[in-house]
Amino acid sequence: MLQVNQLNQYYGAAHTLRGISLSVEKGKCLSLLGRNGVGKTTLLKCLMGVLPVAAGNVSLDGRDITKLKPHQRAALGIAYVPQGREIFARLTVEENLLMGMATKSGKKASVIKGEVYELFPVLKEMLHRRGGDLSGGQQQQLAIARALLAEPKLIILDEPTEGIQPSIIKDIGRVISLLRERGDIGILLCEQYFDFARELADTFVVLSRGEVVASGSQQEMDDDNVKKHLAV
Ligand SMILES: Nc1ncnc2c1ncn2[C@@H]1O[C@H](COP(=O)(O)OP(=O)(O)OP(=O)(O)O)[C@@H](O)[C@H]1O
Repeated sequence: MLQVNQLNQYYGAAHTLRGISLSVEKGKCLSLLGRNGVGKTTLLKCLMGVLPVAAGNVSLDGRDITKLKPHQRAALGIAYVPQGREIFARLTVEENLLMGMATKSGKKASVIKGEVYELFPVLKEMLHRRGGDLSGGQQQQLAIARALLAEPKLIILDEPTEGIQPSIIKDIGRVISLLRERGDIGILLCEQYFDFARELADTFVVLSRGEVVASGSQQEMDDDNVKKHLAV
């Protein structure tokens, strides 16, 4: 579904991404691992079209999207949950969710809403609370829920466990597992939390200094080698 081929990106003279290739399949989770500053967020921004690429290409379901703008990629079915969540703090939970459904209407909207409330029951209880008053973990759930309401083909999650309490990390892991089991969505999970990323991965890619230093199926993962690339 998502193919990335020989992607290169620069911040000024700094060569931040060096020949990155990877693919995410429908119904599968790719875990993208690497310590702070190796270029994970930069790569995700390039995939979403927030940053331009210097060379290489990105395609979705065989269509070259390298030059498309973020809103065009969103319309084609890519949803991005950025690091730090970026929910609307002054809007209620319900209003935040409505933002995710801007393109849906009527019956369809209520069906999708029902599915998302099933995945995140806590949000249903907090519909009228302001986003900014939720805990960090609840905000992360809200950001993922909002992304899912757009019914994406591919969801990109940038470090969803960062700064989140263990019980909510478990809830988020359960949701990602359920999405995998559903089989109709590709998941690109960017993480530094090894156990979480390993458990959910069908495939993995490890970045170090802007380059892919290890990749393969979950069964092929050499835990010690990957952890070495995550240790500070
Ligand atoms: N806007 C920018 N201008 C210049 N350099 C940047 C910019 N954003 C990031 N960088 C640099 O690019 C490199 C990769 O950063 P990036 O944020 O992609 O890393 P990361 O792996 O996502 O780390 P983190 O988990 O801390 O976000 C880092 O050296 C960072 O300092």
